[in-house]
Amino acid sequence: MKNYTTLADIHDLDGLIGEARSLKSKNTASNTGKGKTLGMLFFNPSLRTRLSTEKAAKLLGMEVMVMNADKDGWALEFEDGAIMNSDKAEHIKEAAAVLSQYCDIIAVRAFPGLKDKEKDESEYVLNSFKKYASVPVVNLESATGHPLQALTDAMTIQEFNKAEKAKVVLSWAPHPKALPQSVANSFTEMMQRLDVDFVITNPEGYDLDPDIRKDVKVEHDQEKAFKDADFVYVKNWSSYENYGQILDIKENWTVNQAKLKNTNNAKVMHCLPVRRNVVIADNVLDSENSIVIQQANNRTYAAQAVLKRILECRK
Ligand SMILES: CCC[C@H](NC(=O)CCC(=O)O)C(=O)O
Ligand SMILES: NC(=O)OP(=O)(O)O
Repeated sequence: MKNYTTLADIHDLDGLIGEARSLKSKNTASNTGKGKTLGMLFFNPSLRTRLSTEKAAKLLGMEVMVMNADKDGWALEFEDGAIMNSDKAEHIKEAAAVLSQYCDIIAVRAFPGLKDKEKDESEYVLNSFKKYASVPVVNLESATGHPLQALTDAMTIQEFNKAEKAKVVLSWAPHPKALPQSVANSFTEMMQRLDVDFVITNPEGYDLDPDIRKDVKVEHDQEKAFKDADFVYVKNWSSYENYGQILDIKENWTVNQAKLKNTNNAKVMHCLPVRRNVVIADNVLDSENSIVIQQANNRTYAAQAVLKRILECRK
Protein backbone atom coordinates (compact mmCIF):
# COMPACT_ATOMS: atom_id res chain seq x y z
CA MET A 1 0.00 0.00 0.00
CA LYS A 2 1.69 3.22 -1.25
CA ASN A 3 -0.97 5.78 -0.30
CA TYR A 4 -4.26 5.53 1.58
CA THR A 5 -6.42 8.22 0.02
CA THR A 6 -9.43 6.25 -1.20
CA LEU A 7 -10.87 2.78 -0.54
CA ALA A 8 -9.46 1.75 -3.94
CA ASP A 9 -6.09 1.63 -2.16
CA ILE A 10 -7.32 -1.43 -0.23
CA HIS A 11 -6.61 -4.59 -2.28
CA ASP A 12 -7.12 -7.16 0.51
CA LEU A 13 -10.04 -5.86 2.60
CA ASP A 14 -10.54 -9.04 4.63
CA GLY A 15 -6.82 -9.17 5.35
CA LEU A 16 -6.69 -5.51 6.40
CA ILE A 17 -9.72 -5.83 8.70
CA GLY A 18 -8.19 -8.99 10.14
CA GLU A 19 -4.91 -7.19 10.77
CA ALA A 20 -6.71 -4.29 12.47
CA ARG A 21 -8.59 -6.71 14.75
CA SER A 22 -5.37 -8.60 15.51
CA LEU A 23 -3.57 -5.34 16.39
CA LYS A 24 -6.52 -4.45 18.64
CA SER A 25 -6.35 -7.77 20.48
CA LYS A 26 -2.58 -7.46 20.95
CA ASN A 27 -2.70 -3.68 21.72
CA THR A 28 1.08 -3.62 22.14
CA ALA A 29 3.74 -1.34 20.68
CA SER A 30 6.04 -2.50 17.88
CA ASN A 31 9.13 -1.12 16.16
CA THR A 32 7.75 -1.22 12.61
CA GLY A 33 7.90 2.56 12.43
CA LYS A 34 10.99 3.20 14.57
CA GLY A 35 12.91 6.18 13.22
CA LYS A 36 10.01 7.16 10.96
CA THR A 37 7.86 10.30 11.27
CA LEU A 38 4.15 10.82 10.58
CA GLY A 39 3.21 14.42 9.75
CA MET A 40 -0.49 15.30 10.07
CA LEU A 41 -1.95 18.51 8.59
CA PHE A 42 -5.44 19.58 9.64
CA PHE A 43 -7.25 22.21 7.58
CA ASN A 44 -10.37 21.43 9.66
CA PRO A 45 -11.11 20.42 13.28
CA SER A 46 -10.78 16.87 14.61
CA LEU A 47 -10.81 14.83 17.81
CA ARG A 48 -10.94 11.18 16.85
CA THR A 49 -8.90 11.25 13.66
CA ARG A 50 -6.17 13.40 15.20
CA LEU A 51 -5.77 11.43 18.44
CA SER A 52 -6.44 7.90 17.16
CA THR A 53 -4.02 8.31 14.25
CA GLU A 54 -1.35 9.75 16.56
CA LYS A 55 -1.89 6.81 18.94
CA ALA A 56 -1.72 4.38 16.01
CA ALA A 57 1.57 5.84 14.80
CA LYS A 58 3.09 5.75 18.29
CA LEU A 59 1.99 2.11 18.74
CA LEU A 60 4.15 1.45 15.65
CA GLY A 61 7.12 3.31 17.17
CA MET A 62 6.76 6.37 14.91
CA GLU A 63 7.41 9.99 15.80
CA VAL A 64 4.40 12.26 15.14
CA MET A 65 4.14 15.94 14.16
CA VAL A 66 0.71 17.59 13.97
CA MET A 67 -0.14 21.03 12.52
CA ASN A 68 -3.34 23.04 12.34
CA ALA A 69 -2.54 23.99 8.78
CA ASP A 70 -5.53 26.34 8.53
CA LYS A 71 -4.32 28.42 11.51
CA ASP A 72 -0.57 27.98 11.96
CA GLY A 73 0.66 27.34 8.42
CA TRP A 74 1.04 29.69 5.45
CA ALA A 75 -1.99 30.07 3.18
CA LEU A 76 -1.27 27.65 0.32
CA GLU A 77 -1.62 28.18 -3.42
CA PHE A 78 -2.73 25.02 -5.24
CA GLU A 79 -3.02 26.42 -8.80
CA ASP A 80 -0.05 25.60 -11.04
CA GLY A 81 1.32 28.67 -12.77
CA ALA A 82 -0.39 31.10 -10.40
CA ILE A 83 1.12 34.57 -10.04
CA MET A 84 1.23 34.67 -6.26
CA ASN A 85 0.69 38.36 -5.63
CA SER A 86 -2.34 38.18 -3.32
CA ASP A 87 -3.00 36.34 -0.05
CA LYS A 88 -1.29 32.97 -0.69
CA ALA A 89 2.25 32.88 0.72
CA GLU A 90 3.40 29.39 -0.31
CA HIS A 91 2.81 27.05 -3.22
CA ILE A 92 1.91 23.41 -2.57
CA LYS A 93 4.92 22.47 -4.71
CA GLU A 94 7.34 23.78 -2.08
CA ALA A 95 5.17 22.87 0.92
CA ALA A 96 4.76 19.23 -0.13
CA ALA A 97 8.43 18.86 -1.09
CA VAL A 98 9.64 20.33 2.21
CA LEU A 99 7.19 18.22 4.25
CA SER A 100 8.46 15.14 2.39
CA GLN A 101 11.92 15.84 3.83
CA TYR A 102 10.57 16.06 7.41
CA CYS A 103 8.03 13.20 7.25
CA ASP A 104 7.97 9.61 6.06
CA ILE A 105 4.16 9.69 5.74
CA ILE A 106 2.01 12.84 5.27
CA ALA A 107 -1.64 12.72 6.39
CA VAL A 108 -4.10 15.47 5.47
CA ARG A 109 -7.59 16.55 6.50
CA ALA A 110 -9.25 19.01 4.11
CA PHE A 111 -13.05 19.25 3.98
CA PRO A 112 -14.93 20.41 0.86
CA GLY A 113 -15.96 24.04 0.40
CA LEU A 114 -19.45 22.82 -0.60
CA LYS A 115 -19.77 25.76 -3.02
CA ASP A 116 -18.21 24.39 -6.21
CA LYS A 117 -18.99 20.70 -6.84
CA GLU A 118 -16.43 20.33 -9.65
CA LYS A 119 -13.67 21.91 -7.55
CA ASP A 120 -14.50 19.72 -4.56
CA GLU A 121 -14.71 16.57 -6.67
CA SER A 122 -11.28 17.33 -8.14
CA GLU A 123 -9.90 16.67 -4.63
CA TYR A 124 -7.32 19.34 -5.49
CA VAL A 125 -5.86 19.54 -1.94
CA LEU A 126 -5.35 15.80 -1.41
CA ASN A 127 -4.30 15.19 -5.01
CA SER A 128 -1.83 18.10 -4.93
CA PHE A 129 -0.14 16.54 -1.91
CA LYS A 130 -0.05 13.20 -3.74
CA LYS A 131 1.40 14.90 -6.83
CA TYR A 132 4.11 16.97 -5.16
CA ALA A 133 5.02 14.89 -2.09
CA SER A 134 7.68 12.21 -2.48
CA VAL A 135 6.35 10.17 0.46
CA PRO A 136 3.03 8.30 0.97
CA VAL A 137 -0.14 10.34 1.63
CA VAL A 138 -3.03 9.35 3.93
CA ASN A 139 -6.55 10.84 3.76
CA LEU A 140 -7.82 12.04 7.16
CA GLU A 141 -11.13 13.08 5.51
CA SER A 142 -11.21 14.92 2.25
CA ALA A 143 -13.79 16.62 0.08
CA THR A 144 -15.42 13.37 -1.04
CA GLY A 145 -14.26 10.58 1.26
CA HIS A 146 -13.16 9.39 4.72
CA PRO A 147 -11.49 6.01 4.11
CA LEU A 148 -10.06 5.58 7.63
CA GLN A 149 -13.58 5.98 9.01
CA ALA A 150 -15.00 3.49 6.51
CA LEU A 151 -12.38 0.85 7.36
CA THR A 152 -13.23 1.38 11.05
CA ASP A 153 -16.93 0.98 10.28
CA ALA A 154 -16.40 -2.28 8.39
CA MET A 155 -14.29 -3.65 11.27
CA THR A 156 -16.97 -2.64 13.79
CA ILE A 157 -19.81 -4.27 11.84
CA GLN A 158 -17.75 -7.46 11.53
CA GLU A 159 -17.12 -7.43 15.31
CA PHE A 160 -20.77 -6.93 16.27
CA ASN A 161 -22.60 -8.82 13.53
CA LYS A 162 -24.63 -11.87 14.59
CA ALA A 163 -26.68 -12.33 11.40
CA GLU A 164 -25.78 -14.61 8.51
CA LYS A 165 -26.21 -11.62 6.20
CA ALA A 166 -26.64 -8.37 8.11
CA LYS A 167 -29.06 -5.69 6.95
CA VAL A 168 -27.19 -2.37 7.15
CA VAL A 169 -29.07 0.92 6.75
CA LEU A 170 -27.34 4.26 6.18
CA SER A 171 -29.83 6.87 7.40
CA TRP A 172 -29.68 10.58 6.77
CA ALA A 173 -30.52 12.78 9.74
CA PRO A 174 -30.92 16.55 10.07
CA HIS A 175 -28.15 18.96 11.07
CA PRO A 176 -28.02 22.76 11.48
CA LYS A 177 -24.94 23.08 9.19
CA ALA A 178 -24.21 22.00 5.62
CA LEU A 179 -21.91 18.97 6.08
CA PRO A 180 -19.76 17.03 3.60
CA GLN A 181 -21.00 13.85 1.88
CA SER A 182 -17.53 12.36 2.58
CA VAL A 183 -18.38 9.97 5.43
CA ALA A 184 -21.58 8.77 3.74
CA ASN A 185 -19.73 8.31 0.44
CA SER A 186 -16.98 6.15 1.91
CA PHE A 187 -19.43 4.16 4.04
CA THR A 188 -21.53 3.51 0.91
CA GLU A 189 -18.46 2.41 -1.05
CA MET A 190 -17.36 0.16 1.81
CA MET A 191 -20.76 -1.53 2.28
CA GLN A 192 -20.73 -2.47 -1.41
CA ARG A 193 -17.54 -4.44 -0.72
CA LEU A 194 -19.07 -6.40 2.19
CA ASP A 195 -21.56 -9.28 2.08
CA VAL A 196 -24.40 -7.28 3.60
CA ASP A 197 -27.91 -6.22 2.57
CA PHE A 198 -27.29 -2.48 2.25
CA VAL A 199 -29.98 0.22 2.02
CA ILE A 200 -29.66 4.01 2.07
CA THR A 201 -32.54 6.07 3.42
CA ASN A 202 -32.75 9.83 2.97
CA PRO A 203 -35.35 12.43 2.08
CA GLU A 204 -36.02 13.33 -1.54
CA GLY A 205 -33.30 15.76 -2.70
CA TYR A 206 -30.57 14.15 -0.58
CA ASP A 207 -29.62 11.20 -2.80
CA LEU A 208 -25.86 10.72 -2.76
CA ASP A 209 -23.70 10.86 -5.91
CA PRO A 210 -25.08 8.15 -8.25
CA ASP A 211 -21.52 7.22 -9.26
CA ILE A 212 -20.90 6.22 -5.64
CA ARG A 213 -24.20 4.61 -4.66
CA LYS A 214 -24.48 2.79 -8.03
CA ASP A 215 -27.42 0.34 -7.74
CA VAL A 216 -27.74 0.49 -3.95
CA LYS A 217 -31.42 0.66 -2.95
CA VAL A 218 -32.46 4.17 -1.85
CA GLU A 219 -35.62 4.25 0.30
CA HIS A 220 -37.10 7.69 0.92
CA ASP A 221 -39.34 6.26 3.68
CA GLN A 222 -37.14 5.92 6.79
CA GLU A 223 -39.58 3.64 8.65
CA LYS A 224 -39.72 1.20 5.73
CA ALA A 225 -35.93 1.21 5.45
CA PHE A 226 -35.46 0.43 9.14
CA LYS A 227 -37.54 -2.79 8.99
CA ASP A 228 -35.43 -5.76 10.19
CA ALA A 229 -32.24 -3.68 10.18
CA ASP A 230 -29.31 -5.13 12.14
CA PHE A 231 -27.22 -1.95 11.91
CA VAL A 232 -28.39 1.64 11.51
CA TYR A 233 -25.57 4.01 10.55
CA VAL A 234 -26.73 7.58 11.07
CA LYS A 235 -25.12 10.57 9.36
CA ASN A 236 -26.07 13.98 8.05
CA TRP A 237 -24.91 15.21 4.67
CA SER A 238 -25.77 18.27 2.60
CA SER A 239 -27.63 17.86 -0.68
CA TYR A 240 -25.54 16.55 -3.58
CA GLU A 241 -28.00 17.44 -6.35
CA ASN A 242 -28.52 20.95 -4.88
CA TYR A 243 -24.84 20.95 -4.07
CA GLY A 244 -23.97 21.92 -0.51
CA GLN A 245 -27.51 23.02 0.27
CA ILE A 246 -29.69 22.30 3.31
CA LEU A 247 -33.21 21.54 2.05
CA ASP A 248 -36.45 22.17 3.93
CA ILE A 249 -37.51 18.73 5.21
CA LYS A 250 -40.87 18.60 6.96
CA GLU A 251 -40.70 15.07 8.44
CA ASN A 252 -38.75 14.27 11.61
CA TRP A 253 -35.64 12.25 10.56
CA THR A 254 -33.94 12.34 13.96
CA VAL A 255 -33.19 8.74 14.98
CA ASN A 256 -34.88 7.91 18.32
CA GLN A 257 -35.88 4.72 20.13
CA ALA A 258 -39.39 4.72 18.61
CA LYS A 259 -37.83 4.55 15.14
CA LEU A 260 -35.88 1.43 16.10
CA LYS A 261 -39.02 -0.56 16.99
CA ASN A 262 -39.18 -2.32 13.60
CA THR A 263 -35.47 -3.07 13.48
CA ASN A 264 -33.86 -6.33 14.58
CA ASN A 265 -32.80 -4.60 17.82
CA ALA A 266 -30.34 -2.73 15.60
CA LYS A 267 -26.93 -1.52 16.67
CA VAL A 268 -26.70 2.22 16.01
CA MET A 269 -23.49 3.70 14.59
CA HIS A 270 -22.21 7.22 13.98
CA CYS A 271 -18.72 8.44 13.13
CA LEU A 272 -18.96 11.25 15.76
CA PRO A 273 -19.06 14.10 16.64
CA VAL A 274 -22.86 13.77 16.89
CA ARG A 275 -25.44 16.53 17.58
CA ARG A 276 -27.50 14.89 20.34
CA ASN A 277 -31.31 15.17 19.92
CA VAL A 278 -30.88 16.55 16.41
CA VAL A 279 -29.12 13.68 14.62
CA ILE A 280 -29.63 10.93 17.22
CA ALA A 281 -31.81 11.18 20.36
CA ASP A 282 -30.41 10.75 23.87
CA ASN A 283 -32.64 7.69 24.32
CA VAL A 284 -30.67 5.92 21.59
CA LEU A 285 -27.16 7.20 22.35
CA ASP A 286 -27.59 6.30 26.03
CA SER A 287 -28.97 2.83 25.27
CA GLU A 288 -27.50 -0.63 24.59
CA ASN A 289 -28.33 -0.07 20.91
CA SER A 290 -25.53 2.49 20.56
CA ILE A 291 -22.01 1.26 19.70
CA VAL A 292 -20.61 4.68 18.76
CA ILE A 293 -17.96 4.58 21.51
CA GLN A 294 -16.73 1.11 20.58
CA GLN A 295 -16.76 2.25 16.94
CA ALA A 296 -14.57 5.26 17.80
CA ASN A 297 -12.13 2.99 19.67
CA ASN A 298 -11.61 1.01 16.48
CA ARG A 299 -10.29 4.13 14.70
CA THR A 300 -6.90 3.53 16.38
CA TYR A 301 -6.53 -0.04 15.12
CA ALA A 302 -7.82 0.71 11.63
CA ALA A 303 -5.27 3.52 11.35
CA GLN A 304 -2.53 1.30 12.81
CA ALA A 305 -3.19 -1.40 10.21
CA VAL A 306 -3.06 1.16 7.37
CA LEU A 307 0.14 2.84 8.60
CA LYS A 308 1.74 -0.58 9.16
CA ARG A 309 0.92 -1.65 5.57
CA ILE A 310 2.36 1.61 4.20
CA LEU A 311 5.56 1.28 6.26
CA GLU A 312 6.01 -2.36 5.24
CA CYS A 313 5.57 -1.39 1.60
CA ARG A 314 8.39 1.17 1.94
CA LYS A 315 10.94 -1.32 3.33
C1 LIG B 1 -16.12 12.97 11.00
C2 LIG B 1 -17.18 13.94 10.65
C3 LIG B 1 -16.63 15.30 10.30
C4 LIG B 1 -17.67 16.25 9.77
N1 LIG B 1 -18.58 16.61 10.86
C5 LIG B 1 -18.79 17.89 11.15
O1 LIG B 1 -18.24 18.79 10.52
C6 LIG B 1 -19.74 18.16 12.31
C7 LIG B 1 -19.61 19.60 12.74
C8 LIG B 1 -20.71 20.06 13.69
O2 LIG B 1 -21.52 19.22 14.13
O3 LIG B 1 -20.72 21.24 13.94
C9 LIG B 1 -18.48 15.62 8.62
O4 LIG B 1 -19.72 15.55 8.75
O5 LIG B 1 -17.86 15.24 7.63
N1 LIG C 1 -15.09 10.52 12.99
C1 LIG C 1 -14.11 11.45 12.92
O1 LIG C 1 -13.36 11.55 11.94
O2 LIG C 1 -14.02 12.28 14.03
P1 LIG C 1 -13.16 13.62 14.11
O3 LIG C 1 -13.76 14.59 13.13
O4 LIG C 1 -13.30 14.03 15.56
O5 LIG C 1 -11.74 13.29 13.73
